[in-house]
Amino acid sequence: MESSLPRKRKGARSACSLVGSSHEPTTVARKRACREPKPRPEKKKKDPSSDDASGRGGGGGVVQTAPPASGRAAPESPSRGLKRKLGCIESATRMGRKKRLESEYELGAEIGQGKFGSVRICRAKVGGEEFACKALPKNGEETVHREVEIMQHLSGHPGIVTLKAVFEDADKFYLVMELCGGGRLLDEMAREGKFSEQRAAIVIKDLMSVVKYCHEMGVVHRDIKPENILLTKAGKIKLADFGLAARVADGQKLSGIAGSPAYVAPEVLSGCYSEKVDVWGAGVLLHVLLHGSLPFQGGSLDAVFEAIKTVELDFHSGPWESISSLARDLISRMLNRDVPSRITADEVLSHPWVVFYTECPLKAVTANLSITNNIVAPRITWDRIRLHCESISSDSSSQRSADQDECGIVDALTAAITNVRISEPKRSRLCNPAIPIQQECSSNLKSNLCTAF
Ligand SMILES: Nc1ncnc2c1ncn2[C@@H]1O[C@H](COP(=O)(O)OP(=O)(O)OP(=O)(O)O)[C@@H](O)[C@H]1O
Repeated sequence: MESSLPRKRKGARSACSLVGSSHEPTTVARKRACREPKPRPEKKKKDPSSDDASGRGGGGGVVQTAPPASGRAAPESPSRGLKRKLGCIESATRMGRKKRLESEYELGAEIGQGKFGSVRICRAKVGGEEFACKALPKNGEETVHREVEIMQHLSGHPGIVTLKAVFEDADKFYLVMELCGGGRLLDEMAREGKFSEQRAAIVIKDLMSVVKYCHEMGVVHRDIKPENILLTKAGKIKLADFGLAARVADGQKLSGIAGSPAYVAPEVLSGCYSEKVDVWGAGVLLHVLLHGSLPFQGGSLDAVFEAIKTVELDFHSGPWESISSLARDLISRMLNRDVPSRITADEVLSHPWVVFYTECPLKAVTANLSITNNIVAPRITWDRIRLHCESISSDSSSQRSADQDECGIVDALTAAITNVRISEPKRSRLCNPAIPIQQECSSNLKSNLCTAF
């Protein structure tokens, strides 16, 4: 497969990511859909002016959301569209005023390196607040356009990196963003190795809350991986890098290969997919967090893709023996190749493992919980686990020992694995991409894949 991949166009971003057709239009609105999308009502944003999807966003501080994923192309050139969007972020960035980045911000040290430019700290000249400034070349203009639109569309969620302003000079666009001073999740993983179940559950809960929000807002990120999950100084996660993100209407399918090899969902390789690809990517991440290695590996791209499509994960040996059954249950649901049966972002959030580690009292989870398959557990439902957790939280006068609490919860959790109520799989949607899918790949894709961890 690798040899058939055309090289990525100059200026397109994310070299370790797979991107669809180089001639792909600016927004997902013009992507090939596998079937006609149902119209999606535009979500109300906090800023009432943000509902203006009319394209007349250039004046009066109107914040432009991304164009509706209606299947219709905007009648203007990407360049004009981008200028209008840039003007909408904040009045100071309007193209007509020709304000330069340097007039408002002082550029500082480099804090990150993207594939097509660097990210540097920048400090506001007025007030001294620090931000991150990402420089993107102008010959990737369409991609920048989409990234800006989607970041605006999603802005306001605490788990999303906020876009503050956009500037341009002759060669580049500069995206001034909220600074995430805690670095990347990937670096934390490299420093610390495997995460405890509790810590992994907190990461997954925070991540899936953001992913759920993106999906509700009609955005598929398409590149969920630890490089794109940033941390604040306080350790909270922020989802970044919307360069591959796409907007979808309800029920609309995407085509065109996009993502990062080790994290890409099998249906992406088949060329027709939905927002569930983000759940798969997060499932790969959870596997790495708990097990310490990527689930699907290979010495070449072909081998990795083959593994993604065919390898049956063995959750019963090696490091899995000391990982709870519930964690394994969740990973297997997130890495389910049957897309309609794959758990949704919302369902991940209510999975017993996530709820247990993130909502139950700390005292019950800090001990060495070892959930094995051998425990003969009573048949109890997830509702009862919830009640159990709540009773421990509220019953401060309880005379039960901590040991009894933990034992009860372990039993309950073990039992729950067979009782988890995940919604019934939806009927498989017809998926019939009419046009062959092109795939782009940068020259260093392979090396990035091999050095991912
Ligand atoms: N808001 C931010 N705060 C702090 N650091 C950031 C921020 N945005 C980006 N970075 C740093 O810059 C790096 C590159 O950023 P980003 O992923 O957005 O660029 P990119 O060109 O899209 O890269 P790629 O597509 O290869 O992931 C990040 O991995 C991170 O280390």
